[in-house]
Amino acid sequence: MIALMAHLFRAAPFQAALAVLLGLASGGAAAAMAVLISRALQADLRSPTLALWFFGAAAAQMVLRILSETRLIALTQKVVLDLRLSLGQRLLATPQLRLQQIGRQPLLTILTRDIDAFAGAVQLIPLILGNVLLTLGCFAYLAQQDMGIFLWVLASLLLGATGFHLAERGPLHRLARLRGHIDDLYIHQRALIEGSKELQLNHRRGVQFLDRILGPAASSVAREYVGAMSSYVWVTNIGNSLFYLVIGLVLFGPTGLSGAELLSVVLILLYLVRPVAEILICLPPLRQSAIALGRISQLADDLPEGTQPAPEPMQPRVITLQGVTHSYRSDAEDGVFTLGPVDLTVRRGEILFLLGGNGSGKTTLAMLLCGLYAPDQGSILVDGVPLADAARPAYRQAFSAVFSDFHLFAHLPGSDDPGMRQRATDFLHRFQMAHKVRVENGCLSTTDLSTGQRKRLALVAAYLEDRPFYLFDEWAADQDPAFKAVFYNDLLPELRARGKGVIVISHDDAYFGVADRVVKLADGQVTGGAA
Ligand SMILES: Nc1ncnc2c1ncn2[C@@H]1O[C@H](COP(=O)(O)OP(=O)(O)OP(=O)(O)O)[C@@H](O)[C@H]1O
Repeated sequence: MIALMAHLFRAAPFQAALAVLLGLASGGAAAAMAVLISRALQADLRSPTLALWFFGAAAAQMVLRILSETRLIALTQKVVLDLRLSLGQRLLATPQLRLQQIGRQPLLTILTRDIDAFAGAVQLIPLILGNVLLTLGCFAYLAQQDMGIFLWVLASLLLGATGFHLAERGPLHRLARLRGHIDDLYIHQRALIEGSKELQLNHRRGVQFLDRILGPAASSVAREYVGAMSSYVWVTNIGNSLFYLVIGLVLFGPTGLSGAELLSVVLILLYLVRPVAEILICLPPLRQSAIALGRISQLADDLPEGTQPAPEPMQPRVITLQGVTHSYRSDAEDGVFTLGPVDLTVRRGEILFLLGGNGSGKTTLAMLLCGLYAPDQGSILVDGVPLADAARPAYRQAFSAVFSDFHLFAHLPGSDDPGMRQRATDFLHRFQMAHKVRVENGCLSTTDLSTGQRKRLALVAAYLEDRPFYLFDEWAADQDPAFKAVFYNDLLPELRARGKGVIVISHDDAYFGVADRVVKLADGQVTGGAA
């Protein structure tokens, strides 16, 4: 809980302090009510003034608790909003290779499940603080009533807290393991959704997937959850029972208290049962949220600071790769793939085709060319000047690309520009998509289309970006023959005529003649045409 509160105080110190103070004050009002009830039970003290104080304390407790909880809801959502945006900025600034290493699903799990777990548990803070103060208030009153009983109760409570701390070690480890299993489970659940076509076509495979992959992962999650939560059920219920044990000992033990004094003390102890139970019930979600916060912080530490100001786009004319190499360091693969060393020049106003068999390194070279990967060795010269690492984000702005694993955003680039809608509509007509899609408020009216149609829309978005260099990674592979011809014979030459540098990864040998230069790759080595 301390880690959660520290996070809140760092993010919004004033609002966090206010919410905490209101939570504490509501606990104080609840403690005052306990004292007033106890006094009222001593008949000679009952009076209209006491009644007024009691109703006043009840109203104050309610108002303070509402204020504290509503403030904390708003504060939590502000903190979560800032967290989501700052992680978003960091992700945008993170090198592609690092993102690939972390993996899409673990990233998604942190951004969704962990952030929600954190937000959910933070809401419990005023409840816990209020109950802690209520407990302390009641204890003070108890000490004033009978110091011996107070010391007795305090000793039992310390004993219970120590026992709880020791007994909690097991479930805490299980909760940490549970979070690890959740990563695996989500990966398999995603495969189930994304591979549903394949699994439905092959029923046996679908059943095997459930039995051998998803089932064991889900069982591990269930096992750890049951183990952890059952332990907490034991621990919290034993903690609660300890209270009744203390009450029993006070009631039936040789305390020497009069009937009225005994009633007042037992009443205070009974009054404490609810807050203590509430504190204990809040512990599992608090522990889970501390694990979630650990994951979030670890990710934030792992990723670079996001850059706020947009980098000023470069406008290079000639890009030269000098002795550039790139190797993938992957445990999953048997042999490490190395591209290069590659020497290659790309100029504006020319069409360059990158050819090569599957796995020869075309996409890797394209990623290096457009600055999404940094070279391991060698350098990239921009108009003859070596590209520094710090300038890579600005360098990337010189490229517009449609990758083979492209993502089609419904939101079009340049939507702030008043002329954009007309330009986008013109492109939709040119790419024969106007009968299917409209542009509304800077967005495409739909993206639920065929693969080839979606690729045409990705091309529209690339055209709208209007960058000096264009990269198309097997763009034409899903197009019908008529539109393939439009792409190679009309669109590419038109880009060249507009002074754009065009890099095309292609297997369409019928159109190799369109290229000004053809660069061939085999096994990561340039085998021809790189001048
Ligand atoms: N993220 C990655 N991690 C590890 N190895 C990778 C990664 N991406 C590609 N590789 C390896 O690098 C090699 C070249 O891959 P690349 O995608 O550049 O080939 P390609 O020529 O574009 O192939 P294709 O025509 O099939 O698209 C392959 O052997 C592949 O296994």
